[in-house]
Amino acid sequence: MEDQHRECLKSNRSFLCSEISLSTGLFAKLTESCVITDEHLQKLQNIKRNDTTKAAVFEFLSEILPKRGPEAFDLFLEALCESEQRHVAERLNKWLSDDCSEDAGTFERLQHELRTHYNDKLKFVYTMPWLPTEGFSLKETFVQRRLRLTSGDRKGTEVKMDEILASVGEGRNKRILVEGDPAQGKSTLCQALAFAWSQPDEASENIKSFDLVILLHAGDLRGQDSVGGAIKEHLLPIDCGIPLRQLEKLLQEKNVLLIIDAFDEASTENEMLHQLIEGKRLKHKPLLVTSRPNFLENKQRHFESTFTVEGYNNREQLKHVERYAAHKNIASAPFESMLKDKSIRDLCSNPLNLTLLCLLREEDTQLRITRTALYTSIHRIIKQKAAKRLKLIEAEVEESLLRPLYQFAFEAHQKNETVVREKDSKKVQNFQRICEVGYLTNEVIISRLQKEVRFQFTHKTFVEFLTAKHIAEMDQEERMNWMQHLRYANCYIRIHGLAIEDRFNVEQNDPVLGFLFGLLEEESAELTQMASLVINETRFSYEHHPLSLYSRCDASHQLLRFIAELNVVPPELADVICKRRPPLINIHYHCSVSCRRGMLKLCNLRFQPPIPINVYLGYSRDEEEKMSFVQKLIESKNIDCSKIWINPDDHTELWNDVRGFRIGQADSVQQVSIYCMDIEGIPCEEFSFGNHLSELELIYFEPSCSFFLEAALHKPLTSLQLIDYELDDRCISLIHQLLRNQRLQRVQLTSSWHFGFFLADFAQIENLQSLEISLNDSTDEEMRSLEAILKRNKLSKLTIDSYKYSGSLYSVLNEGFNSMSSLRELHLQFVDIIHLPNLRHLDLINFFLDSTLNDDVIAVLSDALRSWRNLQQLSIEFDFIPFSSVAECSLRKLFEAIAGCHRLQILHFDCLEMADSVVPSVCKMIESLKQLRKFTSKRQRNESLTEEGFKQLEPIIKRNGLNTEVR
Ligand SMILES: Nc1ncnc2c1ncn2[C@@H]1O[C@H](COP(=O)(O)OP(=O)(O)OP(=O)(O)O)[C@@H](O)[C@H]1O
Repeated sequence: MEDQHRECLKSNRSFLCSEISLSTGLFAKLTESCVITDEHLQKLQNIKRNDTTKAAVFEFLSEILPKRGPEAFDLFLEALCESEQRHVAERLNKWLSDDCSEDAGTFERLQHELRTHYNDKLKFVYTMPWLPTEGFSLKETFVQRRLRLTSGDRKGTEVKMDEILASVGEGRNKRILVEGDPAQGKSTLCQALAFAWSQPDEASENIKSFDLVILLHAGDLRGQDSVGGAIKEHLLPIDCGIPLRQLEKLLQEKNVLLIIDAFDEASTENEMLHQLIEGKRLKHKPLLVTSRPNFLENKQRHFESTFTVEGYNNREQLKHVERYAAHKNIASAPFESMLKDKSIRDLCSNPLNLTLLCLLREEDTQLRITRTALYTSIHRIIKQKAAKRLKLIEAEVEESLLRPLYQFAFEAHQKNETVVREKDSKKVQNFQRICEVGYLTNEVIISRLQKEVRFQFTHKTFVEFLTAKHIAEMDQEERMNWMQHLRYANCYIRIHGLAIEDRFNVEQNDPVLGFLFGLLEEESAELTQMASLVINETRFSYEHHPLSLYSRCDASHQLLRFIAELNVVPPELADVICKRRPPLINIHYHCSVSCRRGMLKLCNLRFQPPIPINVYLGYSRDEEEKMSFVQKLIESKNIDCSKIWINPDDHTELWNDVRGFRIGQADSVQQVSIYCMDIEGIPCEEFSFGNHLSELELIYFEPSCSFFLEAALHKPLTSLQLIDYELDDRCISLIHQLLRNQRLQRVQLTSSWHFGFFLADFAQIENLQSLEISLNDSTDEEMRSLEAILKRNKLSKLTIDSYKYSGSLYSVLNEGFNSMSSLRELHLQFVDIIHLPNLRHLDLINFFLDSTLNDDVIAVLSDALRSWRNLQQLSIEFDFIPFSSVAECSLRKLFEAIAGCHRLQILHFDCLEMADSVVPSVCKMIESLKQLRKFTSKRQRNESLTEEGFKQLEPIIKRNGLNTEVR
């Protein structure tokens, strides 16, 4: 039966039910012309008998007649006429002729109805399905999208949204497919097109050239007999009075663009959709279909052009947050700085995620929100959207679709992949539905031989989050077993010429473990057990190096990053952290935002006494964040913000830092290191520090920075350090004045110059415990001062930085070593230690040597090492002299001597000659150093180390808990 006849019966149904008489005459005519069968007759008579005539007529009109073929309607009219019911037939004929008559105003009315519908319904974007009141104005927040052509000659070309319509209608270019990952903005793009068409402005966009734009969801076509029917049902008011037949006629006659969104959501049981795509309906009308990737499979060939929606680039991300902020009438700076946060960068290329990040950032001005909370919010939204589109309740989505997905993610993560392979997908029955949730997209790989389908996770970070969900659901034993098998030490192995390479940074485990901590926040016992494992494995509680310009964020910070994922550190875990507190924590500019957040969490734990913290945020880009972070550290009673490094670009920044951090004030940080390189000229205001300044370190000091020395003149300094500096007479005089201060315990004056003339001042400082000085051409007078200092036996640290050791300097040092039982740290630069055999009388904890490598040096060094039973840190930098080499037996002796330093924790070599023949001794050495936690060998010299030789060493330097760097 034709649509118009069906419509006619429907529109006149109440009239027909009350007017038609089911007379014998009518039944006779209908059976004679085969409009009804004997069974139909039986059925209708039964209804008439048991119910009413009206009920029987209703059954006939709705259930029987429409299904009786194309002729049935006309035969029915004839039967009516011949059974004395002509008036009924005439009424139906009149309705049909009225309906078909040209109505000059219908097109305008239809256009008006569609435009007002789009204007009303599409002006807002509703991102959160559960918040129908929270809409974003499309006009104000929409960001122009870029699409990439993926078919035809111009494949790869990038076009703007409106440009995809430019050539529509020309030639065969009628069917357009736009694919895009979940939540990449396909629906919003369709919305923007239809909305743009509905607006009265004069814009010359391509979309405006269409007489009619029809935007339907693919699901709107289900169960429809015609596109007109879907339009009537979904886009027009019930009483608009536009007859279906006229609507269909207009669709044929006018310049119409049909947009069908979300093929992927409603492609099954949708004959109409397939007919449209295949050109069986509205063949000559442009059709734009959107879908998630690879759902169209063999339908793809019907499209003349195909595009993908590109993820946001940096410029678009910025535009998105700017528009968001302007729409909400708030400052955009916090959103812009959010874009720089490494931990969420992955999410920002997707508009849904970026919108959610903005929403969360808006609520969380203190950046307290954890990554876990962020991903949990996004996960919740994806789950709700899935429940809606799959018509399930959320618990069902979790149980039947998400749990298997967590398992897939875990398995993919174990293989360091982000895909699920077809054969794995077959392990579950409902895999296609799992895909529909929105975390996986189909990826068809066409090889020459066969088609292979893989399913790609939309983001690597989602694989990590879903993996953590899987692990969170494991039982405790299984989870701990999984954790125990992870690596907790950094490893960097790369030797020139050898095909051996390993780069592992504990941060690689951070994403999954971080999420796991966040997800198990409520499970205090589990959390504490996991944290204890991390504390052990990463040596969180060990003594850390004092902070220097070259320090890096190392494995021991991992716990900080994990507790950053907790909203509150549960008391049980807090107890463990307090008991196993490290003696010192360094925060430097390599530290991630998570390290810093974790540090702020530590500030709330009760450490008695407070843990000292050194902070070096020299190159951090976000000044505001840096300031507020350090201020929070300063305010905390549980930590002691001891020393801060600042790296000001100019005087304004210098002032901001000194004032902002209240440097030198009683209740603030009292030790400061200033990197002076960029500070030029003298400040316009008088410069000052707080009255409690206790340590001043100036790096790259120049005479123009003498105002720092002046500002420190009457402060209670216990430490004064000038590193890599130049001095004029005025500076020298200021330093002399500063050295009169009897509180000084530590002095460092190191640069390439000779500064022996200060030795007389040092000799006057009663409590001097640490002396670090550059000495090149020393006078006898100066040597006498040095001798006095050494023999006083107060020094615990000594650094001699010299490129020209005189005989007298060697003899003063060698003599001095006899009586320096307090010395624990010794740094000797460019020295020839064969002149210092008394080294062995010392009792060192930390020894740094920069020396030319030869057999005699190794003999003296080995001798000394054998007597240093308390040594914890050893750094040996051998000066590289081309073509020189040492006897292997000497090297073996050295390794044996080191092997005896059982307390050694840190071992560093530079330019070590390690040939295959000494590898067994190196292995033995490392094996015997049970407390070793860091092994470095840089600028590996010997070319005769082979892959075979290195293979022996590999398992030993990769042992659990040993941070290794060999290059
Ligand atoms: N161009 C845009 N400008 C600003 N925000 C956008 C844009 N596109 C999308 N968004 C944001 O992203 C959200 C998700 O977009 P949308 O629903 O259009 O994605 P989709 O590709 O249709 O997703 P799915 O495949 O899951 O159906 C929107 O609700 C909106 O908040």
